[in-house]
Amino acid sequence: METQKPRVAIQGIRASFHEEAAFRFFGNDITTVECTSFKQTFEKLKAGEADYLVMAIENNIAGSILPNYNLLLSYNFPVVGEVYVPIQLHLMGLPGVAFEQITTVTSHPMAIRQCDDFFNDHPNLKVVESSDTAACAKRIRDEQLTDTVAIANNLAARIYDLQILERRIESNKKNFTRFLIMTTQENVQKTAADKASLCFEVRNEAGALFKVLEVFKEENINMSKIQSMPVLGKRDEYKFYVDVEWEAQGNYDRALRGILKFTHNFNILGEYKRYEEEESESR
Ligand SMILES: O=C(O)C(=O)Cc1ccccc1
Repeated sequence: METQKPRVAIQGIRASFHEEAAFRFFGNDITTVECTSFKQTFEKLKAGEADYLVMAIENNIAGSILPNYNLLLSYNFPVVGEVYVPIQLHLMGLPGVAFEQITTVTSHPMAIRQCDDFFNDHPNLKVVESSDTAACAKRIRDEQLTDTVAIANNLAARIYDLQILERRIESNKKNFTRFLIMTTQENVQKTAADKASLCFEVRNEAGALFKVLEVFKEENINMSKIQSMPVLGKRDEYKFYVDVEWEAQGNYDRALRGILKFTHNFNILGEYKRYEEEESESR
């Protein structure tokens, strides 16, 4: 029987945080398309081998993932949603391995950076960066490593048969990563949006960006994010990636018309529903 499950491309393998993000957005009934790079997720979408892709864009501790902004613009697939995932990190190894046996800790750089306190407490542990948290967990299982542990999530421990030696070793317990969901133009479904991701350039002169922000203010548009990126080959010129939120569609429509005259190379990367945090997470 033909499957109707959405095929979702992620950078990483099953049980990575990208898959967790995909589950949060689509539910658990998806087909995960494992990729070795962010670029490959876009290529899968382009080739029709995936229906959606999920891509981390920022973290409230590590900040923006800048190369992913370039991918957003160069492939031009519409953003159709966002999801925030709390990053809870556990130390895991082969069952039976004792903490004293461990010489090496392996994980994704973003996870490692979020465990500073743990590494300060254990300065003798060697740290090895890798492509994704789940792949680190899987490698320990596949190669039966008794001197190495991974930092990854609960699901990774479960599906790669590892034992958690220490729970929640992230330094900051309110650590979230924001992921964007993208699809092809044909897959976009018309839904009521209250958030948009925009990209534009302004003239390199006094007050140029201010004029845009003034329109947002006049139309009661909340700017939830602004990120500048250099325009390649043009010294001192920047493009701005901006996320905006609104309560009334009319405000957004008027704001778009209003800012057009102050911007160039204007792009709507996507209009979508902002992510609503589940009750239990906000406590
Ligand atoms: O390595 C993973 O599991 C990823 O999906 C990348 C990542 C790592 C840490 C926080 C958020 C995303």
